[in-house]
Amino acid sequence: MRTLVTGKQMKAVDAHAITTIGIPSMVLMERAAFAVAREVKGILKEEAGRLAPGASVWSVCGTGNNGADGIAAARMLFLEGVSAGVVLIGQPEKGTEEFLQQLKIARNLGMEILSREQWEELCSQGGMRCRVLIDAIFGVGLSRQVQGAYAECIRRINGLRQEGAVECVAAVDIPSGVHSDTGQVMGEAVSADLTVTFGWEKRGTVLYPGRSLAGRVVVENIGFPPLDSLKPEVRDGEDEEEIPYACTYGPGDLERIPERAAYSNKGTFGKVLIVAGSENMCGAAYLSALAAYRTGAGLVKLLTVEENRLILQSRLPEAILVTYTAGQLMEGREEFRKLIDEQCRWADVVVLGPGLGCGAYVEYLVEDILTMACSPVVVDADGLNTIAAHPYLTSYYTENIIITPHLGEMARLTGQSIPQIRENLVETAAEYAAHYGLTCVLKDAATVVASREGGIYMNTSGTSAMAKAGSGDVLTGIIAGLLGLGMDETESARLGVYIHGRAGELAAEKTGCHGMLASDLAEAIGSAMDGKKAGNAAESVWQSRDSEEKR
Ligand SMILES: NC(=O)C1=CN([C@@H]2O[C@H](COP(=O)(O)OP(=O)(O)OC[C@H]3O[C@@H](n4cnc5c(N)ncnc54)[C@H](O)[C@@H]3O)[C@@H](O)[C@H]2O)[C@H](O)CC1
Ligand SMILES: [K+]
Repeated sequence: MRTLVTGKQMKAVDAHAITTIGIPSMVLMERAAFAVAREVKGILKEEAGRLAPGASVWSVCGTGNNGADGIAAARMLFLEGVSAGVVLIGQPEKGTEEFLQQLKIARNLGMEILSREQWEELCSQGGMRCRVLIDAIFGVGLSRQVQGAYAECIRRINGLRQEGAVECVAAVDIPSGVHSDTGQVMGEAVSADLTVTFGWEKRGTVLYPGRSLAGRVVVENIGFPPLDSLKPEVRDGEDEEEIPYACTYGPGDLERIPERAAYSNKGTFGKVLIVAGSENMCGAAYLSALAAYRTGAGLVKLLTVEENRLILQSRLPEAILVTYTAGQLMEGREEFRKLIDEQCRWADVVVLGPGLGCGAYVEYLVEDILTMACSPVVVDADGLNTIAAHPYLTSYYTENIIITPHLGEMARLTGQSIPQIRENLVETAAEYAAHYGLTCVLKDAATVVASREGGIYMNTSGTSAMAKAGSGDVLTGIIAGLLGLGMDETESARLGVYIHGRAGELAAEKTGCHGMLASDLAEAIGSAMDGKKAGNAAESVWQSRDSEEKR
């Protein structure tokens, strides 16, 4: 498990380390700068291991402590014989104490230091070429939209990178212009190849678009005290509310999956009832059921329309089938409630929604399941659309419900627009989960899981190959499978999302990024759950020098 922090949390750790613990600010900064210089040297190194001749580095620095880190890193490279210079953006005289100190050291050493105007001139004459550009304009101190000269400078950096005048952009802590909490671009943002971040990964480099802009992320422990020695961050407002540290999972977290005990039978691993499928959507029911079985569920029963009998029995004979007709449901409600009651009593886990469609009878089905299920219920797709269309159904929400909306479904549930939700992914999921006391899996390229007690998980596995019909149905099946193995709602949701992404990575290795189908994804679940056998593409992106898994 890796911890993810907000900008405010990181600044609180900085302040705590410096003022309460007494670690001098410049000591932390030297360690931060050393890590940046080390990574830059790694890029500059020829295969033979020597520094490339004429290797040049420009460090573009703001006047805060991020800029101070940038000056210090350039100085370390300069002292090792690299031709490294500094560009100053903003008014240096207004810089922080540390910035002024770092600038003085660079000046005393006779380093080349350009003002923004001088740099612009150099750029416009085409004289600005370098192997590595260090982006140290803003770090976690970015507090408003980037405008004017700062925005121009960021556009210039991106232009130089695009045209090949700069081979590699290395961001200090976070790409300048990326919001450290939401990953949103604050007007303009640097597009980096590498980000060297300090202490813990920032939420903004896990959430998109910040995640794409950060490139490879290296996490460096620069000597901060542990997070649990700090008071949690408190949200400003009338009701003071603690903001939890978020987390993400890696391969080590697969150990959370319960052992498959030798002395067991199919009942040991959960009976999953999948209420899914309609006349024109039978695939959703199939994929969910297949995924639940592939995750390890002992018994899967499909409750679906009679029209799907033949196809489901031939595609997945391992599943038990109970069918109904729309007419039976509309006309004989009491009779149908008995059937639902019986099925709910049988089930250890219920999945409600994939491919149910929006027929009039679906409202009754959703109401009956929500009122009668006595086990965890994973509500997805048309289950959620039905709840959005009939808001009284939210009154049946209970603490063992997991909802798995994508952005469109979440928009329908909350009445917010998709862009609003996308910009506030974590808050939207967290508020819904807290308000209704359930687990919310808000699906996006970086899925967020908000637990009813306030915990936040952000997913870092997965691939764009998964952006295809049926992927969501597989996820509901995985989560249901994990619930069947006995995991609680939070763990099933978090680990389910992680395994789903990992299965996508593995399946895409075989089929290629464009050709993968949701059924390929479901078939890869077994390997994805096996940490020892499966490789992990995501891990090569998050290369932690001192990760919490090792700590
Ligand atoms: N010892 C330490 O403190 C360490 C800090 N580290 C690095 O420091 C940054 C955080 O530094 P900080 O000075 O707090 O903020 P920034 O440098 O990120 O911000 C600079 C400055 O800019 C102003 N500002 C904010 N938004 C805008 C804007 N849109 N336009 C113009 N100006 C803006 C803001 O007021 C700030 O004053 C952290 O990321 C680390 O890189 C190291 O961790 C070492 C220890
Ligand atoms: K930066």
